Amino acid sequence: MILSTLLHRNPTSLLPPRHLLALRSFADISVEHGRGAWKTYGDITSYQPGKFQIKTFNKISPVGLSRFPSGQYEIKDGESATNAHAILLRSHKLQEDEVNLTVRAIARCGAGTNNVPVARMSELGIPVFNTPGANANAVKELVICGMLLGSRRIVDGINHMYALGERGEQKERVEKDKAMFGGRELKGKTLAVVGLGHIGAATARDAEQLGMHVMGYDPMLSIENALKLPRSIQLTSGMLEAVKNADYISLNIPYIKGEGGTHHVIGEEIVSAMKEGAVVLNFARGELVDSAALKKHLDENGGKYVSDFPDDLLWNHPSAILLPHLGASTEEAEDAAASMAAETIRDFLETGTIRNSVNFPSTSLPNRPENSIRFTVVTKNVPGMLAHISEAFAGSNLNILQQINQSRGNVAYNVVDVDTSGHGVVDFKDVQEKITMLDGVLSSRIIYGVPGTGYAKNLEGDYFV
Ligand SMILES: NC(=O)C1=CN([C@@H]2O[C@H](COP(=O)(O)OP(=O)(O)OC[C@H]3O[C@@H](n4cnc5c(N)ncnc54)[C@H](O)[C@@H]3O)[C@@H](O)[C@H]2O)C=CC1
Ligand SMILES: O=C(O)C(=O)COP(=O)(O)O
Repeated sequence: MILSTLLHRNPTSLLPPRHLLALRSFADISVEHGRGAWKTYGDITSYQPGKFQIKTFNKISPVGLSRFPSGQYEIKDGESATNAHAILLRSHKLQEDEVNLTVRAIARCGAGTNNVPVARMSELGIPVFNTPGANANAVKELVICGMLLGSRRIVDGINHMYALGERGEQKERVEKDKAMFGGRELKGKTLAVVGLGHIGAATARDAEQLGMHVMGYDPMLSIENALKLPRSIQLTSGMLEAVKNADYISLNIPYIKGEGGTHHVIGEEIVSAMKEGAVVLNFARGELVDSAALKKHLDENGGKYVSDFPDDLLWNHPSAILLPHLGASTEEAEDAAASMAAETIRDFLETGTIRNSVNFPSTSLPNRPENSIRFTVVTKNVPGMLAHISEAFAGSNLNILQQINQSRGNVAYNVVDVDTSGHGVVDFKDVQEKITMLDGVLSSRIIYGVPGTGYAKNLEGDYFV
């Protein structure tokens, strides 16, 4: 019956004949929880029993991917991974139709998750992870570089040397022409850091070492990051106060759409308060800056805009220095971000642990006791869910050994270890279906050591395993 429901959703008429064959032979296998293979209904032809399939987008560091043991994981790129259990990506703008029904988790190898439809993933019960701090040093170094690029006319000087070289005049003119490219020093100047997270705090620290006076603004400053700030930093309670006397302004905040978000936070009000000649460093996201307002400021008051994001208005402005999105493109950052993402996904798939999620609550239980099976259940964050889940176990005469329930926003996450003594697999299969089909439950998993198996979803009243 389950198979026919799924065939209904995945019409076989869409599959070429050889796929039909594979489907038929697979359907002949008698499958039950805890015994051998588990049914899966992505593209049956790309399903490898006994393995988790990881779908990747973008260039993901092989060092990170090597954290997935090949005996339990297969890695496939976007197009070919039609049966994915998890997605690993960088800046790829993820569309909902790229998230197969089989997907249990998504990890962004990096910081910003504005390229992932996070709110929709929460509705679907899918945790989205990122890798806090893994690429922060790379970005911080480029911000420091950006301050120098905005101070010393390095780019103009390089272009000039090319032009001289082409005319064979470089030796004759190199000393005379240097007067055209004078600059200023960072020492003694004021840097305003907007957003004192992993990148902002590190930038503030290094700027102090360079002899700069540092102002900082972050209304949600964490204790962890506060401890990393330089002693001399002057914190402000508003962005305007931080930027108005600054010679350099570094944006290190996430891009968040919608009301209360950060779209165009650097708009008319902030820009018109900026000092003449101020250098704006945007290694965060292009959408944070209102380019029209900034262009007006650059035209009238000088200064520079240095960024690693494209800009339709400023891309050829004489005061803009725009680079490809290179902030995190170092070997070290790519390795660290992909490794952290891989470990986070493994932990989630193999034990149900949640850390570094941007939409799910941090959750971990001690190791599963002997003779137990682990259930994880994702529900809407509404009253009574925990009681209904516990009742379902009690109703099947299953004893809970340990459990945890955490919530965040609209989602609640439960991890429950259940005693297996004296029970057969059918008990677990039945209770999973009962729990998954409770009103308010989004998905469930049974984690018992067989990769790729044990997942079920409540698709608005349809049971999907
Ligand atoms: N250019 C590149 O290649 C990269 C860009 N990024 C961008 O940089 C951003 C920051 O990265 P991390 O420092 O690693 O993140 P993080 O999460 O450690 O820090 C962000 C900080 O911004 C603060 N914040 C949020 N909204 C704010 C607001 N309106 N005003 C002031 N502070 C605010 C938060 O409280 C937090 O402390 C990312 O969200 C991403 O957009 C990150 C990595 C690479
Ligand atoms: O981590 C981030 O937020 C970044 O912007 C880095 O992007 P990337 O992984 O280099 O495409």
